[in-house]
Amino acid sequence: MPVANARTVWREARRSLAGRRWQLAALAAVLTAAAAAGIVSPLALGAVVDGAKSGVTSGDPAFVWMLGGWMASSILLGALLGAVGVIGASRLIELTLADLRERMVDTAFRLPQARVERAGTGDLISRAGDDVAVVAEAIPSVVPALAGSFFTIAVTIVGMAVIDPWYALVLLVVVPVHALAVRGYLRHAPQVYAGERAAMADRAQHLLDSLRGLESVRAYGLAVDHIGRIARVSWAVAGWTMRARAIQNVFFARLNVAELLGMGGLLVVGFVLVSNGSGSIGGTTAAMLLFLRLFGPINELLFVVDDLQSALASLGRIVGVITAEPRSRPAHGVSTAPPGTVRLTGVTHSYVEGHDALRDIQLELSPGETVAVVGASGTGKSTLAALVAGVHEPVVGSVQRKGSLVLVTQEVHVFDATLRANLTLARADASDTMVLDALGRVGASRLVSRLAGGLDEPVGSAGTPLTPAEEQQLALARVLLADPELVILDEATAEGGSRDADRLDRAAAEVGRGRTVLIVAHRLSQAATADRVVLMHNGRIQEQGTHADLAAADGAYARLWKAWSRDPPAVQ
Ligand SMILES: Nc1ncnc2c1ncn2[C@@H]1O[C@H](COP(=O)(O)OP(=O)(O)OP(=O)(O)O)[C@@H](O)[C@H]1O
Repeated sequence: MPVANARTVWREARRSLAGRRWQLAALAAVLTAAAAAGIVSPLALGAVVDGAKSGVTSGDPAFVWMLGGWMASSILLGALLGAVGVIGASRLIELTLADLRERMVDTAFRLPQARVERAGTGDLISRAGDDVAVVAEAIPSVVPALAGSFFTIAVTIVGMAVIDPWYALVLLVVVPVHALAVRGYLRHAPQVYAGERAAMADRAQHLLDSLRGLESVRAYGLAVDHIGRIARVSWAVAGWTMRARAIQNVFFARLNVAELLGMGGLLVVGFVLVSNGSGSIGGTTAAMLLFLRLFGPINELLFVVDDLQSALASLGRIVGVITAEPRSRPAHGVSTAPPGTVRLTGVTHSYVEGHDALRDIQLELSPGETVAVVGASGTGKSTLAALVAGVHEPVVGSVQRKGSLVLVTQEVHVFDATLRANLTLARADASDTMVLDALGRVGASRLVSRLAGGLDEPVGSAGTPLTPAEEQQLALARVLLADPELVILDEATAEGGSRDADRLDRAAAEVGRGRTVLIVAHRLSQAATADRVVLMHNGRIQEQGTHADLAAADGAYARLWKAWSRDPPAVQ
């Protein structure tokens, strides 16, 4: 899975920010005003010092009161505007991040399965989990620092230049020292943070592998080996983290040197200016106070460079998914064909090099046609279904589809939610009447009465368990609600068991009415009712035609059919 560079992250963030330009401009105005309010106090204190020296303050208490009033109101105003600015900036950044996250999930769902498998599902989980968490954690520290510091630094430099350009010059001399410290840090930190993130992803992948295969690990006594592997990858994470901390410590030491130089420089300049009479003690005091005031924002900014780097490394991984090439949409060639048309041309597919699961498949499905795919185990039926569904891209040839499609496999996922939510996920605006009608049409009316809460009953692993047949009915009812033009049923009714098999077959037939159906047939009775039968052998189409024609001919299908008719439960 790719990792986006800073330019791409910036481009995608700007895309997510598009349409919020006015909010950005208003935010900049508020933050500039907040920063400007902040320089009133140092300037007023400088005036107090000069006033005390010249005796104005003792002779005119109203002057001191007036300065005090200015200071108090500027502090209050600055705090208010600062709070508004930080809240506004946090909101804007959270919205941008939410948009990026949604786009990441959207792209992740459209990525070819093979690509996700190649990258390791741990990588994707780590990006959607660890990286999103890193960015979310960084926001509370990064946003106020970024929002406040930039404007405070800019306004303070202007304020210092107003007192005396020499003070501003000292600041400008210190800035390169800071800049060098930051540059040195940025040169090494991103790789270290990226390494840390990658090591975390590797650890997540190893943990996931071991947990998923827990039973095999136990059965084969592999626990020690797996614990060793996890310890190794965990130490790799620890190693990267220690490198990151070492880089930070060097960085902070350099920042301290920059502060020392700045403070010393201002004192020297102030001393010279006051000595030669071109500056006042009050002016030097104000300049020193302004500089001291800067420590907070500058350090805050530099401290969060750390969090910022870490967040940017994570953002690069999030945006990397967004910019990953999604599955190409097979539209060409059938764009003028009616919805429900499927065309496979010269399709060859292999999971492992040198071993073709499918070879040179030519197949066309017309709208409304039901095609049953039969054949021995491992002959490529599921691969054919997966290619038509777009789960995999063919290695050679093209798969073209027109219209919407739903794939139903044997593995039905029941979400931890109500029965209604498990059905309306196929169609968000479905009314209860539509949901009940769909359940009725797949023969699952009894399911609603069986569950105490009816449609409101929680199902899934934390709720009331459903039988395998009920899960299949749920999947078929979802198809009715989604109302696609093309349905692919990959052994979708295989779980039923003999008692439920007929009911599920009838439900599958009901779901297929008026749609194009590709069914990987588990029982030859399903093939017998299809419009066309495709018999697979060693990844190729061995025979195809209507059931009646194939059964009457003296071919492989006829032999299968005869064997099955003699002993119906024995399938293929
Ligand atoms: N994810 C995979 N990785 C590697 N090889 C695979 C994968 N899926 C299927 N195969 C191989 O591809 C070939 C075709 O498998 P496929 O599952 O399409 O056959 P099938 O006819 O549907 O079998 P069954 O009826 O047992 O489901 C088999 O040799 C199988 O081992």
